Amino acid sequence: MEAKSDIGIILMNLGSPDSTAVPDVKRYLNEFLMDERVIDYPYLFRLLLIKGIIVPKRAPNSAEAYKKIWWKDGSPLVVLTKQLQNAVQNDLSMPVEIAMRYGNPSQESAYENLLKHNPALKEVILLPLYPHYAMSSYETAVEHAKAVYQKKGYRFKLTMVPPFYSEPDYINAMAESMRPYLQQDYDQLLFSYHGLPERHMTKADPTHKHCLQVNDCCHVDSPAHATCYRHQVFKTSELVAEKLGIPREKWALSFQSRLGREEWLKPYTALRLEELPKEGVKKLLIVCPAFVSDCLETLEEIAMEGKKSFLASGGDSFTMIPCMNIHPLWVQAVVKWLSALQH
Ligand SMILES: C=CC1=C(C)c2cc3[nH]c(cc4nc(cc5[nH]c(cc1n2)c(C)c5CCC(=O)O)C(CCC(=O)O)=C4C)c(C)c3C=C
Ligand SMILES: [Fe+2]
Ligand SMILES: [Fe+2]
Repeated sequence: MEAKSDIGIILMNLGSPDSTAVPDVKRYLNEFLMDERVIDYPYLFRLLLIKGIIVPKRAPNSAEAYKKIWWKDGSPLVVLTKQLQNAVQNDLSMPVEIAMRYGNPSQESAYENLLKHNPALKEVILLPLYPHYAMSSYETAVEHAKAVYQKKGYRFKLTMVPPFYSEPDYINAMAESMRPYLQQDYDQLLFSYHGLPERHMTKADPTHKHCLQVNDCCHVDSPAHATCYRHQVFKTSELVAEKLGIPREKWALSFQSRLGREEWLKPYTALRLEELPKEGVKKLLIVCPAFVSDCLETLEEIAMEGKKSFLASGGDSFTMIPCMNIHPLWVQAVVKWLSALQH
């Protein structure tokens, strides 16, 4: 690594509690769910709902779920993001730090570490590790990074990498990381994406007249697609399936991790896992392309709970395809994008 690069990199992910202890999980959930881009209710109502009802009820259950997947070095999401940092750093002459939107390591610490490396830093490139745009993922990550940047009055330039849901290098890395699993006999490949309240889709539509208002909106061209999560996840699935030569009738798409009583994007993964065996899908492959690193939502919700539910509903085999994590083609893709931005 060069002694003093003018440019520094921050890989940004969602974050996890510091430990599986209930007070740590509570702290994390409070920070996460009090984010107005995640639960977008008026402040006082949100405060009462989150701190008074949701977090006290959810934290002990979440802590149990985290205990089932926790590694000796910590949360899989944070450990895997650090592994990605190291792998990218090996091939890049610019210093690479990581930051979590909630919890640790914080955005502040990432900026400060880059400045320690070079106090005359000219630019920071931030790569939010979310392939798709959502107010509750990509948007809150970049807005938080900007808010900390402004509060600290930093002089360096801050550049954001846009969502990469259809970038050929991401599609290729996804497809190649999945390919070995497709050698086995299967009835269906299910792309399961993190869900969103439907309301978030209409809210993110800058035209105010496209998302969920036009028939088959996600397949009708519109400037709204730049911020339309559902359009973007359809696109990722279509491109990956095409690259792998999977016929349309052999793959499907659903949305997981619903929280609360509102209508979220459908179909719901949890429901589909119960219905699929009854529809003749006995051998299932499942992949979660909204996450580049394995986390609670893949390791516990899908690989443990989802599997249990599918098999109990009459399924014969359930294979979870891991996230890209530090797949060489994914590392190569990140290095390529960041190197290109250097010039
Ligand atoms: C209204 C609630 C939530 C929205 C909207 C939401 C969107 C969203 N989340 C991710 C990525 C991840 N979410 C993770 C965990 C998680 N998500 C929510 C709620 C919403 N997410 C909660 C309460 C939790 C915590 C765990 C729990 O109690 O169930 C994770 C995993 C974190 C980990 O530590 O492993 C990720 C990753 C995206 C990409 C997204 C919008 C598209
Ligand atoms: Fe989430
Ligand atoms: Fe749409």
